[in-house]
Amino acid sequence: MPTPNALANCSVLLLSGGRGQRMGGQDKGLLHWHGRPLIAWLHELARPLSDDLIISCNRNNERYAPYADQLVADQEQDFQGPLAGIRAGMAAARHPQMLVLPCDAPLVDAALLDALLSQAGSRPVVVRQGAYWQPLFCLLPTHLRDDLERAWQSGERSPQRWFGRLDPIAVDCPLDDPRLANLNTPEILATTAR
Ligand SMILES: Nc1nc2c(ncn2[C@@H]2O[C@H](COP(=O)(O)OP(=O)(O)OP(=O)(O)O)[C@@H](O)[C@H]2O)c(=O)[nH]1
Ligand SMILES: [Mg+2]
Repeated sequence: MPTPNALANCSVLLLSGGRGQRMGGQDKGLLHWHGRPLIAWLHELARPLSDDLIISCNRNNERYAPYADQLVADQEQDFQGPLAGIRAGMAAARHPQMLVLPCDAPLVDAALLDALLSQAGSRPVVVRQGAYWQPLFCLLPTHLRDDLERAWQSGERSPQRWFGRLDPIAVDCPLDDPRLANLNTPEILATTAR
């Protein structure tokens, strides 16, 4: 069951600031999947959870704006990776917890988000499949922004290495969990069912 009260305190960061190289350089969040831009599916999922829906994007701001309460851009403009978006989101988030999701995973469902949110506390909560962390599906306490800033300034660019030091709590999912499908290429985008 969704727990709206627990979620009222949560910011949401949708990561859509990548280069989209495997999509031929297209802005992945704006690509259509089953009739709507990918970002619209994530927006629909996340909208009921938060009054602070943040989108990390580095272009096409006017097209993302209708799906967000705030837009953030990476400080550097050379696509340093998703940790850059998490860093910008952490700096802007208005609540003590920030749920992070990538724009290209439209099959994530409310039950998975609930599983992350139900463990909210002082440590990161991160999806894990078998032995593999899925660092872009996570819940981060925003008090970690200073820790993240220090890590970033010392050259860290890997979300997994960053939170790996912070004793993350795992939300375990099966290796073949369809909810975690990442639509990274035109072929996968075209052939993935709803
Ligand atoms: N803010 C920000 N987000 C990024 C960056 N690189 C990747 N992301 C996001 O992180 C998530 C996972 O990245 P990928 O699936 O590799 O997406 P991508 O980098 O756009 O695609 P490729 O260029 O094909 O690797 C996606 O939601 C991206 O939008 C970046 O440099 N900045
Ligand atoms: Mg990438």
